[in-house]
Amino acid sequence: MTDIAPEKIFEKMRSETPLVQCITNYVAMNIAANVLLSAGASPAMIHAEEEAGDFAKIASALTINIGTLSPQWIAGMKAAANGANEAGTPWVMDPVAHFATPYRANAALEILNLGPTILRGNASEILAFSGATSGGKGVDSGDSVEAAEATAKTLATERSMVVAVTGEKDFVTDGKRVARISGGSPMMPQITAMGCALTGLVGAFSGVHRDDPFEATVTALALFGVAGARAHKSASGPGSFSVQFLDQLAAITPEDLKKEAGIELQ
Ligand SMILES: Nc1ncnc2c1ncn2[C@@H]1O[C@H](COP(=O)(O)OP(=O)(O)O)[C@@H](O)[C@H]1O
Ligand SMILES: Cc1ncsc1CCOP(=O)(O)O
Ligand SMILES: [Mg+2]
Repeated sequence: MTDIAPEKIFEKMRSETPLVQCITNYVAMNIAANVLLSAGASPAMIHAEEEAGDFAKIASALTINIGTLSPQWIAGMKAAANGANEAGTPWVMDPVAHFATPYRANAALEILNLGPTILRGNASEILAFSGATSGGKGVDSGDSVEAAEATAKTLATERSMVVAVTGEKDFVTDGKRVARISGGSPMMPQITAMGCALTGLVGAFSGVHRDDPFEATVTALALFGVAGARAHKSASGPGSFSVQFLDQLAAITPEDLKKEAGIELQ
């Protein structure tokens, strides 16, 4: 791939309003749903084991975020992933703080072994999959994106999935192609669940651009970057940033994305 047309993928996402099943944590549910609605997708927070697999079969995409775990949640996540795999629904995994406890690490590995289409995490989360000690502090990253790039490439190649490492400048790979996405704001890590909401948005794009989850992921990250950079200009702190960010997500047009996206392909 020498080029990418994020504006076309964005236009398609807005016109199709994909139904995105989000299994996410208690902290993220509201912001993730609002991010999806502002961007033009249709979120549904469906996680009970009894229905998660059936819903994954009718959804455009599924996202699984392990932020607030308990045995019931894990059962729902596995049922959803199995349903998605059966129906060919793309799904995104967000391994929140999986390195922090053995319980969490084991659950993350079991879900990873079900074969997500895309893995999206912060640098410490991706790095920790190599077995290296990460500098992460709970859900917050303590490592640079660069430090996790090699692990991302290995994971992408060995598991045939797209891996996105987010931070100051995001990194995306499918093992062959590489993209770096700039934009955003240093205020973003000061607002809880921004990464979780981004995982939902990656789901939305992967649901409408099924032939190329790498391009879908790059487009989602680029849109987040543009909305973050725009919100930064008018925000006076994390509180007003959150509000501005949603407004910007809704205001950005495909043409704006084409002009302002900070995508470098390699
Ligand atoms: N220092 C930064 N400057 C600009 N954007 C950032 C910065 N840190 C994080 N982001 C952006 O915030 C979003 C969430 O990423 P991240 O903070 O890595 O995830 P998480 O919330 O899961 O830890 C991404 O869009 C990322 O590009
Ligand atoms: C604070 C917190 N605790 C458990 S999940 C969660 C939200 C994490 O959000 P993000 O990974 O987007 O920073
Ligand atoms: Mg996170």
